[in-house]
Amino acid sequence: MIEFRAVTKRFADGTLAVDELDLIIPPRQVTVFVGSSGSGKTTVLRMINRMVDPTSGTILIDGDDIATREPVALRRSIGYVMQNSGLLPHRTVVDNIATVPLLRGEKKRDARARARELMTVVGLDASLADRYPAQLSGGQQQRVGVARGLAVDPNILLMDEPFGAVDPLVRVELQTELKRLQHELDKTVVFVTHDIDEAFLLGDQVVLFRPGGVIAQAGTPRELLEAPADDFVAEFIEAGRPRSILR
Ligand SMILES: Nc1ncnc2c1ncn2[C@@H]1O[C@H](COP(=O)(O)OP(=O)(O)OP(=O)(O)O)[C@@H](O)[C@H]1O
Repeated sequence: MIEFRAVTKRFADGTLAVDELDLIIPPRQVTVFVGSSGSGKTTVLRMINRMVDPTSGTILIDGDDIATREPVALRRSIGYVMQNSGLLPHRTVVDNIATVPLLRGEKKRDARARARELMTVVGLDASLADRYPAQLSGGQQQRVGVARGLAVDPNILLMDEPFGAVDPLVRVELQTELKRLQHELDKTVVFVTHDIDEAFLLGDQVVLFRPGGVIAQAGTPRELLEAPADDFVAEFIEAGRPRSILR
């Protein structure tokens, strides 16, 4: 379980990105952060692996205050998947997937063997192992990014708009694949998106942020749909409905 207790983040220039956040992220479920641009989703996500440290408040993972954990070691124990995959252009697919295990000192042969296994897990053909990122489609690159996030066998997988840059059909394919993966791998997934439909599709828990890093509502998709906490929530959901319904 990940727990935020009264967590605030104010950046050096005075921007208040997250304001007194209290939140529980249950284990082995998908929690989706959704909200408009600048509402603090990425900042909250990055505080979980100490890429960003809070100004005040406490974050606990399984009851332990992460402020006491060494940031680099913590970061390497948590999977992280970002938009545009963040792959290293001069490394092959297997070596990209094996990046963190190699940094942690695993033997090259073992790390590569595991990377090849992970390619199968995320639905990548083994023949792509020795290609470079530029030789892959956008959807394939994102799958490599997911495999890399899983390479240290983390309990927690953070995903920051991982499917934001691919076309809509590939996006649906990747979303379906993530649901299958989650079912198989049983990780705690924290997923950031702008897209309320994606949030409802993937989230066991959906956390809707309003501007200023404050939670508008957290609950199951059904709770948000059936009992929106206020007009902001209702309007955010309404605005995100597929345009096709209106036509
Ligand atoms: N390093 C930084 N220094 C100053 N302000 C920052 C920094 N990083 C983020 N911010 C600000 O903090 C606020 C929250 O940003 P954040 O990236 O967490 O929002 P977001 O909801 O993830 O947005 P998006 O959906 O556009 O990625 C914004 O106002 C942003 O400009």
